[in-house]
Amino acid sequence: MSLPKDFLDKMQELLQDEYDLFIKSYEQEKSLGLRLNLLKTDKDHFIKINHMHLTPIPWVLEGFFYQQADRPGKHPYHEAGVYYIQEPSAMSVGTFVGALPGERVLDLCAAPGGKSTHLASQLQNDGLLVTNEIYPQRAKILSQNIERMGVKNAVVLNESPQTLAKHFPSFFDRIVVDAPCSGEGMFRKDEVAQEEWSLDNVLNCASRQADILEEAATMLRPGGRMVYSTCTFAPEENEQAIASFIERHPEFKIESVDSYEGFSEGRVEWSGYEMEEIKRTYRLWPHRVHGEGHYVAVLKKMEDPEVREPKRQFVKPLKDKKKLAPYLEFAKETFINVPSGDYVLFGDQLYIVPSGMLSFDGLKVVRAGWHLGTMKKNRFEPSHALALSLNQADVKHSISLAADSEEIATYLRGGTLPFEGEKGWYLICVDGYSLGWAKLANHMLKNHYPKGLRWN
Ligand SMILES: C[S@@+](CC[C@H](N)C(=O)[O-])C[C@H]1O[C@@H](n2cnc3c(N)ncnc32)[C@H](O)[C@@H]1O
Repeated sequence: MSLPKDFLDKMQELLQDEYDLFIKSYEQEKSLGLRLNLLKTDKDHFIKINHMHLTPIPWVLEGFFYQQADRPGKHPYHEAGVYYIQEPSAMSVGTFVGALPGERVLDLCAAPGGKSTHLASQLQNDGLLVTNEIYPQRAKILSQNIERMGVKNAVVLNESPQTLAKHFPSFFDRIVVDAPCSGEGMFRKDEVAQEEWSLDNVLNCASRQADILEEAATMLRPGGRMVYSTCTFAPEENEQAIASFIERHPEFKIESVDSYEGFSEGRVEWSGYEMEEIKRTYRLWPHRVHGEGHYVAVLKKMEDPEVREPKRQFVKPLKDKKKLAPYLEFAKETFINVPSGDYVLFGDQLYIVPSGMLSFDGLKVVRAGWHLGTMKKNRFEPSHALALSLNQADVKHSISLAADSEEIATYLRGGTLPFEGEKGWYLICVDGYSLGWAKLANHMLKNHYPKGLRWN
């Protein structure tokens, strides 16, 4: 690996005695991690059925290191959203956010969805997760990951932070700013990050981060928590970004949060200010933890009795229940208990909107909440997202196949399966984890696993 010379010179100057240890970390294999999706599985149960070589990641209750040979991305459990493959250091961000069921949470720079799916797991489908990505193609990938993990209470948006700030003033209890950065901490994983790196780019990133933090600050309610993170070592994007933000915003303070073995304090001497509190931020160094480089700061906005709740326009749910008739018929035939909530139609796509969501007017919406399916002329076709979000106990008809069975491979390849039973929609599961739909007619289960996801 040939790292940029300016980068190496800068790191040597910053790290001095520690530099040799730091550089040696580039000769080591990168650590691999996965995080269980607590919307779909219980940790104890997964450990019992697990086939991989997993060891716990100390800073994430449901996080594990795995070994290359485990190949968790090539397993039916991955398709069923039982876990999310995520760089181990990056999982610390979710731990520091610590979202609680019922809260309103924003992930401002969210694609491909590592932090968002962690937050969704914490929220347990109770509360509102607004997850946003500025680039349309990346927003699509984010939305697919939200779908795969079976999240019901997430709205996926494709907006700039500026537009969101106008829409959601003082609205969120927690905000994550996992900022676009110069990616120095990812050089071991990602060659593009090395190629795109320059001293100028570090400064450009720092200026963009300052802009994003300003917008995020206006969206946090007084008393709320904001977590800022990067995967870079550059002080301009870390200690300096946070210290100058705190200087501009006396209504914020840096929170003290529990540390973990190997995490290092933020460096006051790199911050450009005499701000001791910078020590409460964290650096994860690749030579001190099993993970890539990361920086995390937890900020709290002070309570302010003067701030009045602004007038808000909430989503207007569908009033004309006659329009729902085909769905309600499907629901009666399929579910044991028909789910309740506020319905909205986007064209012919039916959703249940998470409660407390503000109006969608003026926003680019990729996913308006829990995607139920498509309203066809006289019938309803359930979505793949709906299948992934259900449990076997939610539906009248389901079939669970073993992960290593020929039938599950046939299903994932798009094949039909012979079956005897009542006609209708069947939830296909792998070892009890929902995976997709099939429709039974003439003793055959017709495959409804999405074409774009099928295995070759
Ligand atoms: C570090 S990545 C996010 C990773 C993500 N949080 C995860 O855990 O999977 C930063 C994201 O910010 C997006 N981004 C780039 N420019 C932006 C801007 N000006 N405002 C907001 N987001 C931006 C990038 O497209 C990228 O998806």
